[in-house]
Formats: sequence, C-alpha cells, structure tokens
Amino acid sequence: MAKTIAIVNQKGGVGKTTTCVNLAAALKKLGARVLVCDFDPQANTTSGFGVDKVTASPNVYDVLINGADVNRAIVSTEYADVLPSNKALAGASIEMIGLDRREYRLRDVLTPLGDRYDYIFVDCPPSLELLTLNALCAADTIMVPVQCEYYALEGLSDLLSTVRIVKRSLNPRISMEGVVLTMYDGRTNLSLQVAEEVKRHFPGQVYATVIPRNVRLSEAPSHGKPVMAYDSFSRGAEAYTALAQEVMEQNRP
Ligand SMILES: Nc1ncnc2c1ncn2[C@@H]1O[C@H](COP(=O)(O)OP(=O)(O)OP(=O)(O)O)[C@@H](O)[C@H]1O
Ligand SMILES: [Mg+2]
Repeated sequence: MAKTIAIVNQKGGVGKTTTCVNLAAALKKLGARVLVCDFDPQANTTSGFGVDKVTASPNVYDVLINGADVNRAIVSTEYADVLPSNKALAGASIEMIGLDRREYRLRDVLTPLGDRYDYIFVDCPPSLELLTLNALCAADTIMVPVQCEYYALEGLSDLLSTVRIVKRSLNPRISMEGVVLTMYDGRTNLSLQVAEEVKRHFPGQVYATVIPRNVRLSEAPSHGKPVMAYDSFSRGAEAYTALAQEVMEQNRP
C-alpha cells in the first residue's frame, strides 16, 4: 500500500517543489514505484518533470472538480509518474466549498491508486487553505522542507497547529515523516545556527541528510529534468539520493 507524503510549508520558496521532484526521482531510481501529485496551481512540479503544464489534460483540477478519470490524467515519465497541475487549480478552493466531502476530494482520488505505488508525494502550494487541507487529509505523513535562512521557523507553529487540528478532526492517522533542511550553505554561520535551532525544535525528526545550496538544483527545472538526470555528479543530485536512501531506510517494513 502506498505511503502518501504531503510536502508542506506555507512559506513560499523554501524548497518544497525542488524536494518533491528530486526526492521522487531519486526514490524511483532506487527501485520504488512513485507517483507525484502536483497540487500547486503554479505547476512547477509538473514542468520540473518535463510535462507541459499548459496542455496537460485532463489534469488534477479536472480530476478533483470535474470527475475526470485519474488514470487518464497520470503521465508516466522516465523519472516518476506525474499527476499534472494547471493554473485552473487556483479556483478549486472556492469551487470545492460547495462540493460533498470537500476536505476529502484528493484522498478520494488517490486512495484507489494505493496498490500501484510505494510512495505518493503531494506538492503543496504555499498556503494553508483548502488545497493544503485536502493534501493533509489525503496524507499519511508530512514532510517539511525548512530553508536555512533567517525566520526559518516562522510560521511552522501555525503549520503544526493546523496539522494537530486535522489529526483531531479529519485525519487521525497523519504524522510527521521528517524535516528537511534545504539550501544549506556550510560556509555561513547562519546556516549552521538555523540547522541547530531546527534540530532543537524537532528533536529526532530532522533528516541527517542536508540539502546544500547548489546551482544545478535551480537549473535543472528549466531543462524539464530532475537534477540526477541533468547532472548526476552534482552535489544536489548526491544529496537527494542520500535523502531518498534515508527515507527508504525509515520506511523499511
Ligand atoms: N538547494 C537548492 N539550491 C539552490 N537553489 C534551490 C535549492 N532549492 C531550491 N532552490 C531554488 O529556490 C527557488 C524556490 O524553490 P522551490 O520552488 O523548490 O520552493 P517552493 O517551496 O516549492 O516554492 P513555492 O512556495 O513557491 O511553491 C527555486 O528557484 C529553486 O530552483
Ligand atoms: Mg513549489
């Protein structure tokens, strides 16, 4: 049965999409069956896998709102299977308000896919509204990328209290998969201090693998490839491969 992992942090630009694309591709390379659900109207995960976010149809919006068949929407790429997003998804939060089981729309879409995958990743938008709430209701666990920058911890208490409310009322099984430190720069004291502070805040929940700031990671999406296909010897590729090994180890039955 697939483990569904929502990649969340309502703060923008912390490395959610970069982690989603590259961790998923690294896990597939290690032999796992992986689906990535792009749940952000920006659709950067979709294009990060080389799937055209403008023409991909049906996409996650059509599946969520119009009842399109999810099997027709999934695009198999050599790096992972992708459920593409589209800017139309931006309207979904409002449209879902009037629908049945509005918090569980995504869960109802993903549950039937459970026996085809080992991991289903959901890349969330930078907010805590109804799209993210749907991701939290569909997820077994959350993975939280934290950028090694000033104010790294800002907003995380809001995220955790949202998760607590979801656990109490909508999805009792949700738990923490892990916290990933991103854009780490070992030459600065700041990165070091932030890493220490995050570890104090989340004892035992921060991955040993730290993702360095690496220009290859920021270049790869413009080529429509995960970093290991773009430059397999880069530090970014090595780091996400190590993170994938850690995730696999943690999930060994
Ligand atoms: N380790 C890294 N090294 C260098 N650049 C990075 C790294 N991680 C992410 N970036 C770059 O930082 C920017 C933000 O990253 P990303 O899109 O993954 O964040 P996000 O949390 O998904 O953002 P949003 O909240 O807008 O969805 C991107 O331009 C990305 O290429
Ligand atoms: Mg993103």
